[in-house]
Amino acid sequence: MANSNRPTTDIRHVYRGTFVHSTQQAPLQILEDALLGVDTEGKIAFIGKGAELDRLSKTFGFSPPDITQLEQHEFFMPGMVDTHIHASQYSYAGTALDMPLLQWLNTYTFPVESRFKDLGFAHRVYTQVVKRTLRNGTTTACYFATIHTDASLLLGQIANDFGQRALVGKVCMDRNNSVKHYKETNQESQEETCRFIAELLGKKYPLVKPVVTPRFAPSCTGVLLGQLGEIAKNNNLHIQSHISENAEEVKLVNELFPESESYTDVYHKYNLLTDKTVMAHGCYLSDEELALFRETGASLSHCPNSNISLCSGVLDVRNVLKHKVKLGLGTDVAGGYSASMLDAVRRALDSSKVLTIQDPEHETLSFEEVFRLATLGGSQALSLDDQTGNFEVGKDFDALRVNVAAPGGPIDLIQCDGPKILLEKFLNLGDDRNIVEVFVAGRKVVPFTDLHQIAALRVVN
Ligand SMILES: Nc1nc2[nH]cnc2c(=O)[nH]1
Ligand SMILES: [Zn+2]
Repeated sequence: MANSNRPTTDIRHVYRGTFVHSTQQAPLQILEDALLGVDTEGKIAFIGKGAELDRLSKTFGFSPPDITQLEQHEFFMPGMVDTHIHASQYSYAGTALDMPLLQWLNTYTFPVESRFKDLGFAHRVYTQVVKRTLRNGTTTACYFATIHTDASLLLGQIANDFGQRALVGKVCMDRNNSVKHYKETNQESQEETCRFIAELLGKKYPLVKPVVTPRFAPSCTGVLLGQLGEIAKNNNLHIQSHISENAEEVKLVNELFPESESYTDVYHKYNLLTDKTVMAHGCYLSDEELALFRETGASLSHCPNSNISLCSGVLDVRNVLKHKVKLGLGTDVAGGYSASMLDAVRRALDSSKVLTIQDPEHETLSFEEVFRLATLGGSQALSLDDQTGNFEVGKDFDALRVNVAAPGGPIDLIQCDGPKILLEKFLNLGDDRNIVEVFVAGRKVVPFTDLHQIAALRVVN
């Protein structure tokens, strides 16, 4: 288990205790009394057994008193990856869930998103959503902002200030017949996307990157989709959008793009399906469409709270996994009412059980499998698994220190349970009171420090 290569950088921290994570081979691997070292760049330098302390301390040059020992009922797990969240919809999360998708967009979403022209409003909402998600264990978030370039750049700045790993998308839409003031011309969308990318990359934030973001096919002309495919290709960028979320939407796409064989084919035609693409939902994808996802390396974000809240559909995750399509979980705030990835875990399990109720032959997802989706699966879906997702040597230390018995927390421990039961309890019953520390790239980002608060108060520009 220990890595015996000679270290290239100095060790900054060593932790000892229980570590739980997923690997390609196993949805849950439990390492009890393990030692994990983080180097000065925030990367995992070694992970070994407590019994190997002498050898590891000599090899990596740390002394035993420097070790941080976890308490009883504590463990480290990888930080969670929210593969799909609308930062701009956070202000009305928990409300407005009384309509299906297309009416919901026109009635609630577009009027709220159009307010992000106001940078003061954007600053308030974006600060709150970054803080809330970090506190709840989202170390990586793939964000939709709005069509406004400067507010989208501000979201990137705030994620950077608080130390969250993030993909940030300025939304593109040159078609909107319902809320006419909330759209761009084709030229604006293209030019502002290029400005957004250039300015965000120019900031050289170590953990924040731009993602090309056509809202979804009904909001974009074919011309714009083609231009965005080109921009992503020329700059080797991530791409995100929505696909096959709701039956009415699928029908609309067939009408708007009659030359395409399927919804997936629309995006494929415009070079928007790559191994750096993540598409939210996919409830109504055919097996042929899933095969195209697999072929292109594009991934899906499963957003079960949103799918239920907007009565959109139920994704058959087992079928997606059978097709070997990369898959992560998303909160899809505010179609999903909770910004917590723990909620996404629970709703994913519930949705899988609903499928089993409907068809007893359906193989229900286990909590271990859903744990993997929330961590390693998400990092793979975002093609960030070389950097985050589990505790492999060489990856960044993105981690949650969980205390299942946190004082004043939501969990009562009655008997002496092992780490697997503790993880299951945390996933089903836990909340931010159990997440006592959050690390991103080795840096402690929760609890917030004064530095974070000062950054948050920074005047825009
Ligand atoms: N859930 C959801 N689906 C969408 N499809 C297009 N835009 C949206 C959005 O904002 N939320
Ligand atoms: Zn969405």
